[in-house]
Amino acid sequence: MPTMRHLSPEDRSFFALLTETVYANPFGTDQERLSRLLGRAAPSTVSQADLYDKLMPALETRLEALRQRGLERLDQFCAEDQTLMRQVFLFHGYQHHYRLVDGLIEHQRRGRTSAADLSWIPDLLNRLRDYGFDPQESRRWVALYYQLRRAYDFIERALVGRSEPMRTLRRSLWNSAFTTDLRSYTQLLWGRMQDFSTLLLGETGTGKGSAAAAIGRSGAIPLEGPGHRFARGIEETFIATNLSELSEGLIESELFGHRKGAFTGAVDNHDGLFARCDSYGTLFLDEIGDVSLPVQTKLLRVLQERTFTPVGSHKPQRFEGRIVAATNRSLQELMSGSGFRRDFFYRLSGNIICVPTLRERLADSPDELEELVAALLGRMVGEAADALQAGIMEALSELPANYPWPGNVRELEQALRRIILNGCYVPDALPGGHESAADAWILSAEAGSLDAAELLAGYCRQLYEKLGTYEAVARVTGLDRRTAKRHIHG
Ligand SMILES: Nc1ncnc2c1ncn2[C@@H]1O[C@H](COP(=O)(O)OP(=O)(O)OP(=O)(O)O)[C@@H](O)[C@H]1O
Repeated sequence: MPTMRHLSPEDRSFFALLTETVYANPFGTDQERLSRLLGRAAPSTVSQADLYDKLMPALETRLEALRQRGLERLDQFCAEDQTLMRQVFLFHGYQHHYRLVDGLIEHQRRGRTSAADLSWIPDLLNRLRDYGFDPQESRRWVALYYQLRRAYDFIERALVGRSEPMRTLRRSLWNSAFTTDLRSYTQLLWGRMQDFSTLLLGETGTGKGSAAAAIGRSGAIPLEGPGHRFARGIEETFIATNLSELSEGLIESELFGHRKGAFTGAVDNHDGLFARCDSYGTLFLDEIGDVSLPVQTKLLRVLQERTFTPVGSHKPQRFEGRIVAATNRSLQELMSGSGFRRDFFYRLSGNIICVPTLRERLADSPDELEELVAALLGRMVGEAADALQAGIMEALSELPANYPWPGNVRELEQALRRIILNGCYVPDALPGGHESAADAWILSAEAGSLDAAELLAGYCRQLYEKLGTYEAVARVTGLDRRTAKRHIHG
């Protein structure tokens, strides 16, 4: 009967609200829709997706009622309801299988050598087929489920902190993988995000590397072959390099590769990072603010034309991957054009994400310190973390109120190590910011209480504050960039 093929207005509005909610950015601030679906105020969590399981009983009830009416496949719905029901069935399949997808991600993350359990993939494909999805299309949805779970893993779990600045960061990272609308992303942009570069800005130690990894590990990876395997594992999708650690002579060869005989020591052909990063990969260029103008020109060419030429070759090669770059130089510095090409900046800055400082995070949510300490300790000492936590928090409470954490999360990691070893943490930089740290260093130097290493480290830090790049510090001191950086960050 034709009327059977329509959703009731009530079902239609429930499903519309459901899909608008679950296809939006899960780190969004719109709790209102979720509360309406839950029938009560939605509790606050790191991500709204934490609550999607709670929507399942109401969804199951409605789908069961439709089944009773003989409606359980897409082609049994009228055309105007099919788009909506497609999204509903996809969400239903996803909620039933995401834990199995998580199992695969955990397996890959731990680098286990045993074969991963992939038996859920044919099950899921069968379920989608039963809903009436075409087999080719179903493979794409399974790949999208894998992608969504990787994104949750790296955006939600790997980045600790519930403060508003961290929520904003997560929202931006999610958008850089999926845009603001997951539905149009899946239709139009899935597998086509390679030309969307991202520039991460933030002080040293804020976690730009983790943010870059979250973007890099959240890209589209198709399902391939009759054995239903994903084309790449997690480890293969993200290639990171710190440009300030590559000497000027090596940087081009590292990035673009070289041909045999291109220079003394080039005894073989060598693939650079751009060649190794394929269309499923992301190349992370850390400390982009430190590269020389000639290298910037070459990188600009890769961004514009998506080609690069290995040293000693005349044959351009195509770059298939995506670029994420990061710098701890400020936006003003980059835009002022001193040492940084404007056209390069504009080509990189299509998507700028600012990674918040630890002091911004703690100003918004002081409890974030405890959460971070627990996570960092867990990484450092495993199960012993619980026993150490209280003592560490007590030692940290000795710090002045509003201590500014100039070295951000990296400094906090260092503080934890020092507290474990010495029972207390005395910051190298005094509270009050860089000026008082500089004052303290000058006073100590005048008092003759610094050894040679402290003298050099302090001098490098002063220069870095003034000049802004490791390269400039290296030029003035006659050290190489890597050594200068080591002195600056200790
Ligand atoms: N939100 C966070 N949750 C957990 N760990 C974090 C977080 N932010 C930073 N970290 C940790 O802090 C350390 C420093 O982070 P990272 O190296 O990514 O900083 P960065 O901003 O890239 O610094 P730099 O500009 O000096 O390279 C790392 O060990 C990282 O895992």
